[in-house]
Amino acid sequence: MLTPAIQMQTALDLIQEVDRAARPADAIVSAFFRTHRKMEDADRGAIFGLLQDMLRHRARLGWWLARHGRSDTPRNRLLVWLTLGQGRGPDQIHRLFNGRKFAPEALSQNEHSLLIKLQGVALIHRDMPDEVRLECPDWALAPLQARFGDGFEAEMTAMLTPPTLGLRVNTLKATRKDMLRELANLGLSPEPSEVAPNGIRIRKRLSLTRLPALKSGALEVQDEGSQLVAGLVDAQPGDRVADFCAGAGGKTLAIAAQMQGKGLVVACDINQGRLKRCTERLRKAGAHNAQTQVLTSETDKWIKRRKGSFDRVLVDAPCSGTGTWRRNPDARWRPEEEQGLESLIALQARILASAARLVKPGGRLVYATCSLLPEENEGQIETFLAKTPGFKVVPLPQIAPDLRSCHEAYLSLTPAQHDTDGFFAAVLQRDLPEVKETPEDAE
Ligand SMILES: C[S@@+](CC[C@H](N)C(=O)[O-])C[C@H]1O[C@@H](n2cnc3c(N)ncnc32)[C@H](O)[C@@H]1O
Repeated sequence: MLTPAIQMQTALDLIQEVDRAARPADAIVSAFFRTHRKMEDADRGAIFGLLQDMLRHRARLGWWLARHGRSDTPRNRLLVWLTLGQGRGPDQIHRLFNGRKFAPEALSQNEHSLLIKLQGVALIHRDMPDEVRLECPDWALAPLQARFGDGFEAEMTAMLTPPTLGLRVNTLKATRKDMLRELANLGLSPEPSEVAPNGIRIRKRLSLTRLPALKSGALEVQDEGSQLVAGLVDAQPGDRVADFCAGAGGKTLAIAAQMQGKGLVVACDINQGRLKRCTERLRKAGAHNAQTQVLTSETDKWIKRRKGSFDRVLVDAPCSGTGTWRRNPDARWRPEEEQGLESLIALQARILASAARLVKPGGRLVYATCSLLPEENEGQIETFLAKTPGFKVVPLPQIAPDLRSCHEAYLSLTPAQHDTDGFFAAVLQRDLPEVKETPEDAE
């Protein structure tokens, strides 16, 4: 185990790396821990937890620094968090920031005076504007207030709590009962998911390297919301299924398992690297009924050649990711989320229109996002239905009568209501061709 001071410097190194990079924090964290292979689980957990806390409270910490005329640097933010978030006094912080080998540089006079000013102060201040107090980026404030109305504050607060770890049992390799027993034997207090039939929740913070079943492919990390979306595809053994925006295959794997290895699921994406990862995961999971297809764009010729040939098509569209802020607290502050909403909405519409061509008559199209914004969700479905004759909504209660949703016709999950990531899914069915009555039928 590292000394507390060395652990603090290591956390600061990671926080600085995340701050400098334009990439999502989870990619930087994985790369960081790969270069610190020998680090013990307890140190990893503490360092990762500190990073997540700092990302979750980023706007509030920045606000305090601006109020005291200090620059918004990772080191300054950390000092404010240790004081206001963890309630540590200047003496304790001096012992950590002691300037010894591998420990943080000793505190300057200026830093010391900041700690003194912040003593005994609460993290939330009445002068904080809503977007700072609730850690909501400016661009998302009005749309999310409109979406949630009176529930806005509760949703934003829920998004500031650490998520549980969601696991899905790969039924091609194991049963939930066995996995619950195995995880309990590891002392992890697993809970069966109440909503996802193959889901397990773990509330304890842990290093994933502790789970051998992840290595063997018997378990996959997957939020319950994602598991429900894959379940709504309702793929049957023997079906032909296209997972249009498959990425690294999170939902492809769940769908392939639902099909008990029979039939075909094609994982499509424009990102070759993600599909390569998908192939590796499919192999590990023992899913032999799946293949990948790289697309040049959402209108790739492959689609035209296979139009009307799939029983099920899932479009897990690229989106603002507003539903995943609890899990990825840095996502809300990434500039592309701010600038890209309009172009994302246009892309989603193009993907939906093109993927719909793959659905056979009588087959189903499932459109899903991890967004909480109506324009990416029900708005997108309304536009599609207005432009595309021959598709009808299959209302959620008809397919999953026991699922509690915030929308009467679609699946709509939110962190405050369901304790999952925010998810949306709509199920549409393509009409069967009308059978013309022959004179004999009429008789
Ligand atoms: C929400 S992610 C998919 C996550 C994945 N289904 C899972 O469960 O892990 C959206 C995916 O859409 C892909 N994508 C973006 N533009 C696309 C396009 N024009 N056609 C097809 N896929 C696209 C992205 O590469 C990304 O992998």
